[in-house]
Amino acid sequence: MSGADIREFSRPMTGPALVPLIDAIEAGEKPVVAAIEGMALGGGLELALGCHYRIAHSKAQLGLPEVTLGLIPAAGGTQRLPRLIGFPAALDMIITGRRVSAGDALKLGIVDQVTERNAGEVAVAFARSVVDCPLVSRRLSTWPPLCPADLDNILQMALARAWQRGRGALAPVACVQAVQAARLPYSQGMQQEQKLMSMLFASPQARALQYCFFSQRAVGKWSMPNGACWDNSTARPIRKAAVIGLGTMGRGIAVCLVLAGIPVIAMETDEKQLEAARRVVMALLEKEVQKLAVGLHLGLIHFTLEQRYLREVDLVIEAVFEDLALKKQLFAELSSVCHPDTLLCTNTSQLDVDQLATATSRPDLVVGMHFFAPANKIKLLEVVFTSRSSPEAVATAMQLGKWLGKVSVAVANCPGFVGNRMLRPYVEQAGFLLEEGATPEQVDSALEHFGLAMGVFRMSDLSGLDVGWRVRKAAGLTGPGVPQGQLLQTQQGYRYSPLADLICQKGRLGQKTGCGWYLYEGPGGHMARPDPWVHAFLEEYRRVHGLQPRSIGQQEVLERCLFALINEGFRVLEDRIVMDPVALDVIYVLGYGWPAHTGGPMYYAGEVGLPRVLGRLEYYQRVHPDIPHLRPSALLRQLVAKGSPPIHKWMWHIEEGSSRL
Ligand SMILES: CCCCCC/C=C/CC(=O)SCCNC(=O)CCNC(=O)[C@H](O)C(C)(C)COP(=O)(O)OP(=O)(O)OC[C@H]1O[C@@H](n2cnc3c(N)ncnc32)[C@H](O)[C@@H]1OP(=O)(O)O
Repeated sequence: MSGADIREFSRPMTGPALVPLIDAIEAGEKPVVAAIEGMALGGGLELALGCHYRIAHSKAQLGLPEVTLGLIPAAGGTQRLPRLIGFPAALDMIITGRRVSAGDALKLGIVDQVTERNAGEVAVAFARSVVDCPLVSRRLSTWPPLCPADLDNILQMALARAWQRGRGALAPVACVQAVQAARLPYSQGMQQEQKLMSMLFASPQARALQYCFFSQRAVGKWSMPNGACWDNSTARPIRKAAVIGLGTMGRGIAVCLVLAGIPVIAMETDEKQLEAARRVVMALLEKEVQKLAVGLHLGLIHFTLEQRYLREVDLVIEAVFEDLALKKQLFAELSSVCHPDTLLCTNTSQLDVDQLATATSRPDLVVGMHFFAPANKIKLLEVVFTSRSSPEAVATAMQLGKWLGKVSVAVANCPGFVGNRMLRPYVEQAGFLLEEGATPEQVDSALEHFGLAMGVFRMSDLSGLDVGWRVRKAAGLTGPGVPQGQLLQTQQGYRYSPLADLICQKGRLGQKTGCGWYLYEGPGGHMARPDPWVHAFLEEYRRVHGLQPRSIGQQEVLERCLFALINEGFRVLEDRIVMDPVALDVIYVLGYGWPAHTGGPMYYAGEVGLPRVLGRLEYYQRVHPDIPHLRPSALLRQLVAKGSPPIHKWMWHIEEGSSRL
């Protein structure tokens, strides 16, 4: 049972109340044995906890995921679980919402028996065997709480961790407060649990998180502007795949494929890189085997320098150096080496997938599969289709992403696809704010206080400032042939900030060089500290360019950065790069650290109010007429003019025929 029907949360609850039902089962004189066959989640597990015994199938999974929906377990889970397995283990399960396997549940003491047989049949036999046993000791709510001597410290640490990791989310904190009440007698603890649940149940954060839940499933029902979609396109079986280019991304992708049980040809052109990759990939797989406690056939992966092995694969994922000429050459080679039906996929994060398709004799079988670093951890996958990609190729890439445990989002080919396209105005505004008087830490602090996992400058230092520098050079925005350091640089007619280029020219590439926008303990360091050199550099830049620095508040940072990003999201919708705004929210929550408890950038825009987003963009555009990204999009204007319809109706208002594909 996967718990309550989340769709019911937005309408009056029907049916018997769960709490008195569970309490009645527990208080009954007849032994009740829970048989857990598949999932016991949320209310499902809470019901099982009210039973006197629990039998689980070996493949069952158990958990209290309410926190992921902005709630807390509200049918006694926060009171019974700590009594059964202790405060530390209960806090971990309830604050994270993670599922545990039947085996782990047995070790924790959540279940009494695990079986390979039908759990229902085993439970009936078990019930017969205990029919004369007294039930007094089986009623968890009557158990005294297992309070360790350092419980205060445990709870304080859990609360601190919930605040820090939650990044403004209320539910994790409420989870700790509810579990804390398990020190009280059951009835008093239940009052606290109900009070906290009532506070959360109708909260905007709970609505936003439940929107995220359904959005991440809705994107699986993908569609393309030409009418192809998830239920009229057939995916091909992938019996064997290849990953070409075993740098950081290629290694992560290879690990994903092996963990999904797909045989992999892992290919490099350089012997040393191949050996280094072999060591890293095998170590990652060994670690996953231990963590997942699953049998894994490490022989699924074959490392090679030879292209001849590519002939037998159904799909290739290229992850070589981010250079268009190099990728085009490789795709041309693959076109002749691989079987005519082999799908050719690229992991590029920015480059034009259409040009790669043109380099082959099979453009219909070329799609982008844009993984996010670390590829074996981040759940997001952008599947990029061109106007020539066949529905079958898109369906296959989307299905493969699901097999890899990813949330696949189908997006049309355009510069930066969706995530990086929306990121550009966001990063651009941050650079302008530095010119106007802010410091990197002031901008990052505002963004992280909003709930982003990492501010824009800490993120740039992490990924390496040379990544963006290479993209700007390729776009002709900077480089040897472009005049540097002019007053308020303009490039291609618009305001352009050369600050990032100047930082890179000083060899400050971020964590990898020990300094970038911040100072680190050394090359490869992670502890970002404000850097006096950067402050002096900014002051000198403003002086040379006659820029009068001003104090810039958090609100302006958020509006300039986030509303510019949201505005680009509306342009993405206008261009029909995606067919549903929820796709943008899924991409930003899963791939860019946008706080899920605000729903995602487009959902957040609706919560802030589209008229306010429009008004603020119009204001900033008046102040900065030389920044086109601040010019409100036509769709945003249209939606405001139509009275700000709800997000699921936005696409109704896009003029027909505006599709780019
Ligand atoms: C004031 C007091 C009020 C108290 C009442 C509140 C009580 C709360 C306690 C709870 O029980 S809260 C709910 C707890 N349960 C969950 O959070 C489980 C959510 N579901 C999942 O984690 C997964 O679906 C799964 C169960 C692990 C299965 O995953 P799988 O990948 O196999 O399938 P999905 O694609 O995720 O789902 C398939 C399909 O089913 C829909 N769905 C799944 N779970 C729910 C649910 N709990 N409520 C409504 N719908 C659910 C999902 O949306 C998919 O639908 P689609 O139309 O096919 O896309």
